[in-house]
Amino acid sequence: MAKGKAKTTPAPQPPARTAAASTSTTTTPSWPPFKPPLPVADLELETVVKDKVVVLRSFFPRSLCRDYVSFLKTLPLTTTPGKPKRGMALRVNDRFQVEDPTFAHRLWTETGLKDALTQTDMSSLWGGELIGLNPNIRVYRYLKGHFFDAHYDDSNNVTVTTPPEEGGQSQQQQGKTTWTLLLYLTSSAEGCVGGETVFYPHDRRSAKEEIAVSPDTGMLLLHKHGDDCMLHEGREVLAGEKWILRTDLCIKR
Ligand SMILES: O=C(O)CCC(=O)C(=O)O
Ligand SMILES: [Fe+2]
Repeated sequence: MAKGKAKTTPAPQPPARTAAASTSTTTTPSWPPFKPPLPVADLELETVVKDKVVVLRSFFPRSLCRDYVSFLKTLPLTTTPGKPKRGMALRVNDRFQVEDPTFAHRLWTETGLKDALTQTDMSSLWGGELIGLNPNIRVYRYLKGHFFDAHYDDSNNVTVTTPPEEGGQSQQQQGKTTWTLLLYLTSSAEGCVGGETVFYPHDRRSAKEEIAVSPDTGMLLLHKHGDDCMLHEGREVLAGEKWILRTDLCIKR
């Protein structure tokens, strides 16, 4: 548990943490190209919760989200068993997970994300010097009735690999994840009802205090994790499908 969380955990069950990468696929997917060239809009950070949650709208255009969902459907997604391990959040969804440093690097450098997050000095916001994205890429599909129960996301130590320039060598840097990155690939525009990502600023599940972010096709959401992670959940999908891509921001360790 993160510092100071134990005393504020809601009864009867303490909010769980999420598992670090466990079952990763070894072959990397042939991710669709970023077409049209990205970014398609000025990537502006919109604050949802000061210093804790920001969103960037139209990170992916709708057409690209559609291409991605069509492609992701072909991946071997596995349904999470309903019964979590002790201390883990109950999560019911279909998921695919892969270690793919090349794709993580492309998402970081070929989408405008790196520029948007580093053009002004925001190192105090991110917790240090951003060096890239977690190579552990996760794809979640929530069907009707699927949800991700309230939990905190952990910070993890990872290696960030920069692919070789022509004839050169790849570069490896030791990093630490500090913010969760969620890219929503569907929303109500595609018939997804429910599935909001809900944050609870005071570490208790309270309808009065909740901050619910509705999926918005192509929107990127970033939230601080580790010791300062807010209790949050992926609310139940009531109709349609919620697709998200998950990775994390990494700072130099
Ligand atoms: O699906 C969501 O909205 C939340 C996902 C989440 O909390 C996670 O991946 O840790
Ligand atoms: Fe989470």
